[in-house]
Amino acid sequence: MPDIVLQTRDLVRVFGGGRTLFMGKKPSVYAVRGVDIAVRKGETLGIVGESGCGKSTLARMLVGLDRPSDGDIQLSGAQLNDLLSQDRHALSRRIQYVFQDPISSLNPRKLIRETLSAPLRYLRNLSGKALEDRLKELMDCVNLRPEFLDRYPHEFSGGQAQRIGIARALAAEPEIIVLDEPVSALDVSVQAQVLNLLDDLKARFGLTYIFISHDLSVVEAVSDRVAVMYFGRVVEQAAGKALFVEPRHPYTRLLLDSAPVPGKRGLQGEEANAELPDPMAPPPGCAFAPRCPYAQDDCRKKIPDADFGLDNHAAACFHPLGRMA
Ligand SMILES: Nc1ncnc2c1ncn2[C@@H]1O[C@H](COP(=O)(O)OP(=O)(O)OP(=O)(O)O)[C@@H](O)[C@H]1O
Repeated sequence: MPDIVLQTRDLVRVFGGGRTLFMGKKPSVYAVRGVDIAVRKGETLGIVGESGCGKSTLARMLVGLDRPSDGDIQLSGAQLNDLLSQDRHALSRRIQYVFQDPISSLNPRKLIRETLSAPLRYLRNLSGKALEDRLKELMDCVNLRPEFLDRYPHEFSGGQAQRIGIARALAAEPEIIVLDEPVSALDVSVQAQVLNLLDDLKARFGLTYIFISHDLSVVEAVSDRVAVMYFGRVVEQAAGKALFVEPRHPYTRLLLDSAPVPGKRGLQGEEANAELPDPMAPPPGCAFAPRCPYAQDDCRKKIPDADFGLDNHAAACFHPLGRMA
């Protein structure tokens, strides 16, 4: 499909494995286990799930910071692996990453000017006055004064540092930005400012976002489509608000029900402490079965799948909600 700018097929990432020096087996951790996602040009795909469900591992593979163990990633029809092996810069000009922790993602010894100049120099071949002009333009894009170019990261608040992180991503002039929990480390009032800024930039530069968060209310506010991840897999996907209005996967229902106050959606109380399965010994059936009030025998034996077409509302569940009656 022509408007698909990113697509993954059966993406898997296993950490560890292999043999120890004494021929013992090293344990394997299955972080991502067969993820298919597709992203249209200009949309925001929200990816939501609890800590440890594989969101960051997926995000890192999408931008080439980590290599899949299996499966593939295509960017506008080109294999990400091919782009990586030909020219890392070509990949960086297409897709960029914004990190969760804004201050620690910036080099503490470098002035902001140096941090932002590197992508302009190496990815966009700018130098001299053109580079200087672009630096000021980037600061203006993220609503920071140009004097801030000559400061160090520790002189910034979290919100300002995240604006710099966003400016660094914009410097490459990418088509796609992967935002990995971009506002989770910020105060609620600052979160709204950064989310508004991201929204403006998306419209202004025709960007495509993959927005990763554990916070359902943030994902609901920013996404055109949403994928819910659980234990390394996508378990539900839907366009618009469908997933929030009528969730089909019992896990999504649980996430929504654990939302006592606006802005605080997510697992709370007892559920927050309920354990994910052991990633070194995945259960044979549905990974959510041990926590699922509707689980039956088939759920403990086979892994449910779903047709996650672009605009389908689908859940990988043998007994999806809404069809129970
Ligand atoms: N380098 C690694 N080596 C071994 N295991 C890893 C590594 N990176 C991640 N994992 C494991 O993979 C699983 C998924 O981790 P990941 O960080 O992708 O989840 P997440 O949903 O982003 O969680 P969080 O929001 O807490 O970062 C976890 O069980 C984690 O312990």
